[in-house]
Amino acid sequence: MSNTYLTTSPITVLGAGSYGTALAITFSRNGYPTYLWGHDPEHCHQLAKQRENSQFLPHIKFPNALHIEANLAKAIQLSRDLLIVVPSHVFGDVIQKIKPHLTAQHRIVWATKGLESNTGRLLQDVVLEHLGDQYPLAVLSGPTFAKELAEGLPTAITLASNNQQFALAFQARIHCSKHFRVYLNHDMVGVQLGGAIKNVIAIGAGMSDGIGFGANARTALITRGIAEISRLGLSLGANANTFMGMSGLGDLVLTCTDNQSRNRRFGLMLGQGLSAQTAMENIGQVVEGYHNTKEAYLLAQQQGVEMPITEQIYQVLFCGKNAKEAAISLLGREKKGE
Ligand SMILES: NC(=O)c1ccc[n+]([C@@H]2O[C@H](COP(=O)([O-])OP(=O)(O)OC[C@H]3O[C@@H](n4cnc5c(N)ncnc54)[C@H](O)[C@@H]3O)[C@@H](O)[C@H]2O)c1
Ligand SMILES: O=P(O)(O)OC[C@H](O)CO
Repeated sequence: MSNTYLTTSPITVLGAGSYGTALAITFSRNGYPTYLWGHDPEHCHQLAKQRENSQFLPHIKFPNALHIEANLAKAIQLSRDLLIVVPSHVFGDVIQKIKPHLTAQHRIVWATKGLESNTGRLLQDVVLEHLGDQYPLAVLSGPTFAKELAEGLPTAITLASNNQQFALAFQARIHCSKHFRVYLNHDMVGVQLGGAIKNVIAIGAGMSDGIGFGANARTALITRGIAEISRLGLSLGANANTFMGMSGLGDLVLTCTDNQSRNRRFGLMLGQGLSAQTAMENIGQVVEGYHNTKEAYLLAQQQGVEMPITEQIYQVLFCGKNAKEAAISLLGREKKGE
């Protein structure tokens, strides 16, 4: 890596969906040369030609500092800092694909929210298995809808890292006091879990609204939702305070209450009686909670942690229970202390 490009400090974003594109727009707007790689060469060609992501973020033009790079090896070579923003079910594949192109200087961040498909492992464990512990790692997570971020509306987020020097350096690079506040946290486990499990609870909040329940029920789900996310987190060594921050309660409230959320909209459709398959097709984008409910449920069982909301959503998605029956099961639970 030459000195020239270390001083120009580019960032490479791997994943050209709505969120990868929004983050790439944000960084390039701050003046950093930013390279955006997508796995579909035809889509990359279109992005470069139109200078916007018309599929996911129509009418938001790319800043001049944003460059599209369809060649993965080149995209990795161009920057020391790599930000992975792909859906969780392909995260492990992407990590394996980047591995042969990494050098000792690379630093890896991900903004993917989820658990590994089938195993339910945290994504940091997937990275450590495939890449070892030689790279500084960080996770970026919090209440951030891609469209608002891309439009430059004020947004705050959490960055958690296993390497304090990297955390400070990356925070300094991406924090922009005008519209993108980046808070540091040391708790990688808690930050990852909050981002993954809030998607499952948001499906529940959507279902509740889809059935026709009101604000009281939605708020109860959010409040009991953060309780069950925290219980799971504590069992895995997370810090309780993390769940009261951006990547915990912040993201949970955002995702459970606003129809920009795909997880919430997916739940709304289930509550209105649509099948999971039809609801997924209607959304037409990644619904992380759908991919992660089984994993969250199994992880809870493995840890011996009670997660009644997650369990009911699991029953609806994978055991043929309907949303109303699931709500009745939740309401009919034995009375207990808060
Ligand atoms: N969209 C948001 O507002 C938002 C906000 C915060 C976090 N996230 C998280 O970001 C991650 C990505 O979500 P998104 O919203 O950008 O998804 P999206 O549905 O907008 O796009 C998914 C992208 O993944 C790409 N993809 C599919 N298979 C791939 C593969 N094998 N290799 C590489 N890329 C592949 C697709 O081409 C598509 O570009 C998710 O974990 C999501 O939870 C999204
Ligand atoms: O659209 P969702 O439900 O995937 O939510 C997007 C982000 O995770 C919100 O922070």
